[in-house]
Amino acid sequence: MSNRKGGAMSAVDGKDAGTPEQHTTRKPAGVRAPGGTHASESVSEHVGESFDDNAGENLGDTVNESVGESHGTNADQPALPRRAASSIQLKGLHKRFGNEVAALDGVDLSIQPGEFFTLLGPSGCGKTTLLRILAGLEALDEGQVVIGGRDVTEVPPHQRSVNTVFQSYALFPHLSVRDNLAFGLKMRGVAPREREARVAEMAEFIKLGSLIDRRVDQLSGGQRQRIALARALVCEPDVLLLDEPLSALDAGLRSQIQIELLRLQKRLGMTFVFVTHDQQEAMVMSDRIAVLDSGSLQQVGSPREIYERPANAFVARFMGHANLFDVTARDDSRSDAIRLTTPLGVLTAQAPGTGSLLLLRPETLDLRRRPASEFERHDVLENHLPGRVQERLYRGSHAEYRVEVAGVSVQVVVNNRGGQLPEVGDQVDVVVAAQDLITLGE
Ligand SMILES: Nc1ncnc2c1ncn2[C@@H]1O[C@H](COP(=O)(O)OP(=O)(O)OP(=O)(O)O)[C@@H](O)[C@H]1O
Repeated sequence: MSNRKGGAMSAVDGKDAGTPEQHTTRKPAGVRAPGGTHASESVSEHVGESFDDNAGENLGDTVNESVGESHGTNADQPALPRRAASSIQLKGLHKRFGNEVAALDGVDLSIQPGEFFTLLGPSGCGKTTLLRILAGLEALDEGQVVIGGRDVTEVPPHQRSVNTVFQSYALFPHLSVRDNLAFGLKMRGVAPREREARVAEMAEFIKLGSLIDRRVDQLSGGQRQRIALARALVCEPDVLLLDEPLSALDAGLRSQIQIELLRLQKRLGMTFVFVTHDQQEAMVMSDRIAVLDSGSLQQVGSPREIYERPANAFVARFMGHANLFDVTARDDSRSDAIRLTTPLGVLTAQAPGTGSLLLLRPETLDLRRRPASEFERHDVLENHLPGRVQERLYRGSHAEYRVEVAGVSVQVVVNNRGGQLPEVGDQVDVVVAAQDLITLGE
């Protein structure tokens, strides 16, 4: 699989680098670009501290506080002029490899201009195939791809204004940073003087200006990742496709570069289509997420919609820990609440939906220790489920519990606020808030 992904190197380096027509229409310095961006302004001016070597120190900012509109605004960094971004429409995509199971089985998607849009799903669900179809690297059996209002279904990769950052980075290890960055521009016929200026600007932007003449195989993993990203951006595509671009990085560097990448995307206002199988990464980065399974879209929505209102059991389980129970009966006779009969007992819910599966996220549950004298007082309090702690995993900031309720195991996450935490063997009530109860389809 990785070979296949890495094997697309020539596409990103050469054919995928944009059209000859595009560079003849590039604005000379000083001309205002369509999106309001001044073409003479350097990218590094646009993105400010992004890719600062000390960026890790700023990670106390939550992403929600520090990036674009859908994630809130950052008061310290004024909004920058945006590029004209492209929308993407995918209609009825079908792709089958040989007689095997369909890699894509009727996918319809609409991606807004300037969105950070993530394709998320387990291994083999079709994420990379979808990305390769967008790049023009894979032919469709059926369907239509429209980018920036233009039907590109039959358009070859080098004539699409998209560029791809691959998992393997697909860099030339024996070439310098300068030559790696210049490659795509050269293939597009950009004149040497302009090429040099753009490469130097981009190297400064990624804070690797001092290493511009160093060979790529003499750089660290994080530096290579930045070069791969810079090489895709230097060609100024309308859409950037990113295929698990952070997966080779260790956890610390990965979360640092996640935030840098997100800040960069918000400042450029460019449409990013990002592939990952990491749920946390998808939730941190994305404006919207499409969850795929076996070539079919399961749900498209904001991270909160996907996590808190999953469309079905697959999405609920895939996005995080999920207690799922059958609802065997429901009573709508009370005007203020609905009563659901489940294997845990009867629970009162406010607006649970109409599905037949009850979802309880572990962190929405609470535990109350039940004094021995009260243990027989089952069901006295609404939505208090008596149980016994089977297992506790202490994790510092929180503890993860398994509690047996009516012979069924329930996962509960309790924040550690410094008070007493129930221990294995304790009698407890699992407390369920009526507004947190939702039901799903199978
Ligand atoms: N060139 C190919 N020839 C045959 N089958 C393929 C080819 N490319 C992909 N497939 C199959 O199509 C399905 C989707 O593959 P795809 O690479 O798109 O999945 P993915 O979600 O990106 O997986 P991963 O996260 O493991 O990269 C898989 O069953 C895969 O084996």
